[in-house]
Amino acid sequence: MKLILASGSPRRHELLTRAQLDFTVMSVDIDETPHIDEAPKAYIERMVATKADAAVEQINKALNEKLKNNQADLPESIIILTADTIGVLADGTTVLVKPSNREDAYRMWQQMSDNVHEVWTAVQATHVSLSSEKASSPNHNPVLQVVNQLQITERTEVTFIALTAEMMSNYWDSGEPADKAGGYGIQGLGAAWVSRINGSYTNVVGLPLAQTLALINDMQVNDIQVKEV
Ligand SMILES: Cc1cn([C@H]2C[C@H](O)[C@@H](COP(=O)(O)OP(=O)(O)OP(=O)(O)O)O2)c(=O)[nH]c1=O
Repeated sequence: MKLILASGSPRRHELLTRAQLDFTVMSVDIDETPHIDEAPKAYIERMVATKADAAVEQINKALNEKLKNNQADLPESIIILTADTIGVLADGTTVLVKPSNREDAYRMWQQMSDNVHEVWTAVQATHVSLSSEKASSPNHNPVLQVVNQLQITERTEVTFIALTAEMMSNYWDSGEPADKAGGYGIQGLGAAWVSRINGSYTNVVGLPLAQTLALINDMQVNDIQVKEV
């Protein structure tokens, strides 16, 4: 059994490494634009599912190449992990993704200043396995099929201090906010803006670690051993 983290986020790689699991990493590129009036739950569940579909498609392509070249070392079974993190304002409906530019970040931060918001991370575990019947067929396409998939969504409440224009300007100039949901990193300079959290810290950073390990266990795949530390 192979475990693949389908994420380009260095924070997620770092967090999963802490669980001492053997895994490989791949990146998937999908359109992350929310639909108009899309509710946070619908959006985040769509994102993790779309990332998983994109990962399965990429792995299938790579396996088809291997089959064409008669390479026999195909994994029989793979668990693919995908994740997505968003901010949700206190109104419960406004979704905060990565800021598209400085003005977009300011707009978000003004709503988060001296206020509580939530950070939601959804994680999907997708169990795919090699279909031997299809693998031996002449067109070799596709070779992987989804056996099982499970999703979780974890929510953490985050309270921000009151932000001044100077703080926002300095923070944007640091370069840290651009690739982060809600335009901040609690693990970096953004920590100075957080007066309180209620819930999982790793969830805010992008992967709720304890819950993700429980999700892998729930897939009931016996040969991925989540170590107890
Ligand atoms: C709120 C917050 C978010 N983030 C990050 C986690 C995610 O990487 C990012 C949200 O974007 P995502 O779309 O969830 O993830 P990503 O594009 O970085 O990676 P991929 O889709 O390939 O898995 O924001 C922090 O690093 N710290 C924080 O405090």
